[in-house]
Amino acid sequence: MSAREFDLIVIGAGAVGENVADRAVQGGLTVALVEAELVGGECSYWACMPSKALLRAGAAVRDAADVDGAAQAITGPIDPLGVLRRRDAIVHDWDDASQVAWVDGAGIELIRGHARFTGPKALAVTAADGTVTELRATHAVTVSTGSAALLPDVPGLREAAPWTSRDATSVKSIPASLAILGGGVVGCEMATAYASLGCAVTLLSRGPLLSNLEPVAGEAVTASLRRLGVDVRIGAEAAAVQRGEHGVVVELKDDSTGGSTVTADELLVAIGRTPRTGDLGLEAIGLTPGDWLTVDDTLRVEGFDWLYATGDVNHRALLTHQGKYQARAAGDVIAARALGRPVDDAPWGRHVATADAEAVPQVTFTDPEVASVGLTEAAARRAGYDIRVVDYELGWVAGASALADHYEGHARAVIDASREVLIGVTFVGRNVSEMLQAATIAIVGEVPLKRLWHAVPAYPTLNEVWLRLLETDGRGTA
Ligand SMILES: Cc1cc2nc3c(=O)[nH]c(=O)nc-3n(C[C@H](O)[C@H](O)[C@H](O)COP(=O)(O)OP(=O)(O)OC[C@H]3O[C@@H](n4cnc5c(N)ncnc54)[C@H](O)[C@@H]3O)c2cc1C
Ligand SMILES: NC(=O)c1ccc[n+]([C@@H]2O[C@H](COP(=O)([O-])OP(=O)(O)OC[C@H]3O[C@@H](n4cnc5c(N)ncnc54)[C@H](O)[C@@H]3O)[C@@H](O)[C@H]2O)c1
Repeated sequence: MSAREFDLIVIGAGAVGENVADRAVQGGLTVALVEAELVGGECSYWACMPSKALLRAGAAVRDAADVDGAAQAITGPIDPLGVLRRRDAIVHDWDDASQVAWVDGAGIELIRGHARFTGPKALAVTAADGTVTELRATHAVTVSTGSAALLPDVPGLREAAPWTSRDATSVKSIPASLAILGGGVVGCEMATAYASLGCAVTLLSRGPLLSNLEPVAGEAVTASLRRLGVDVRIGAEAAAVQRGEHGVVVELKDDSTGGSTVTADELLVAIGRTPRTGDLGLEAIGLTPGDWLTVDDTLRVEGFDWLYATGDVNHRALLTHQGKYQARAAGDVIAARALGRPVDDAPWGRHVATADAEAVPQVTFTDPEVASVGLTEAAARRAGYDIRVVDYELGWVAGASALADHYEGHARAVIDASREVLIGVTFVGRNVSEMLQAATIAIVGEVPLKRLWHAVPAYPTLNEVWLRLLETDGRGTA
């Protein structure tokens, strides 16, 4: 049987793969999009969307509880069944029909099945019924296969059938107790969600929580998780795991953390991600199965002129919005190269993902939220920048006192002193997520601080902290 030919084959129809395919079709190419599971990928069904659905009710209730008058309207606990019902609606009951309709409407050919390379630009796709379709790309192949939860090599862990983020986000009933291994973004968000839903949560973290962010973020989240009733144990490492009659027992390496074992109905492992490249036939094109795919700024895999990798699988920034940004550049540059059009690959050009290195925005939907973009103080110092760091308490601005009765929060700006521009901003506090785009624009636009003084924040909003940060930094007398 001869192979079906397309200009571009995209492996993986997550948010990222969908966008690569869409841009390439718009650029004039024929595109096949291969998907083994649900069109829409991790973000839509097992990650961003269901996790935010599980978090929202707790955030809404806490917002109301901090406003005298509104607080009195809260007359009972959160209803977990209602929360799960809303989560089910948000993930369309794990049915991808609406996304498939979008793919069809965009002029992309969807091929369902598991793709494996059989050679350069050649793939075999095995469908659920075992049927194999051979595909050949005339110009390029893009790998957008995402990432999966990483399991550490802890004795007994795999046999104990721990939860990964997929189980935590697709849960059908809230367990009475949950232990979480890992104090990163997934660990902290899920601890917040499950504690809000009435579950007794123990969060086991090797180091401080949210250690990739400004320390003030992890400190605030640790304190607030403890207020929510979460047993947060910093410096806790799992030595062994066992599932027994009373649930999962985690033996800790050191009992100085408050007890040598933790027992819970379920154990969620959230210690990072591994690339989904283990069963992709990478050996057929000279790459190593299980590796991340390292790319240049046009998202082309190092050492290839036809192979691209976008989204989690290239390990540049494991976030949906950043993967979709890469996808727009990749889809456009693949079409430009295929059709002999000019390539704009200078920094900040149309065909590169420059912001991956300079300005990655992220919101951690804990309570308080953490909204961050660019470099932390520590990262900027490591990178050798000459910096000034400016801090301000968010609770001191008028907008905060209008928003809540006891608002607590923090803002930090990292300034590149040689250029007098921002290179990092972090906000910690309720409702700070919507403030992040202004910071991203200031960094990407390299807006001079002296011009930022003219960006007047509306009164009384939380954004007034922008003015306070500038005042704290000082305007000078010149
Ligand atoms: C719990 C959790 C919460 C998160 N929350 C957020 C958030 O709030 N905001 C945010 O920006 N990011 C969040 N993320 C990260 C976000 O989910 C990922 O960055 C994003 O899903 C990556 O998209 P992707 O398209 O690269 O990969 P995926 O969404 O994983 O898509 C890859 C697709 O490829 C398919 N596939 C894999 N191998 C093959 C193959 N061989 N053949 C055919 N198909 C294949 C898979 O079935 C999948 O559909 C969260 C992650 C987790 C785990
Ligand atoms: N709101 C969001 O944007 C959001 C939400 C969830 C996930 N995500 C993305 O998903 C990715 C994965 O999240 P994550 O929380 O799994 O990873 P993470 O990298 O954020 O955190 C993992 C944590 O586990 C710790 N750890 C690593 N190995 C360990 C071990 N063997 N034992 C104990 N602890 C160990 C790390 O030190 C780290 O603190 C993140 O990179 C993030 O970008 C984003």
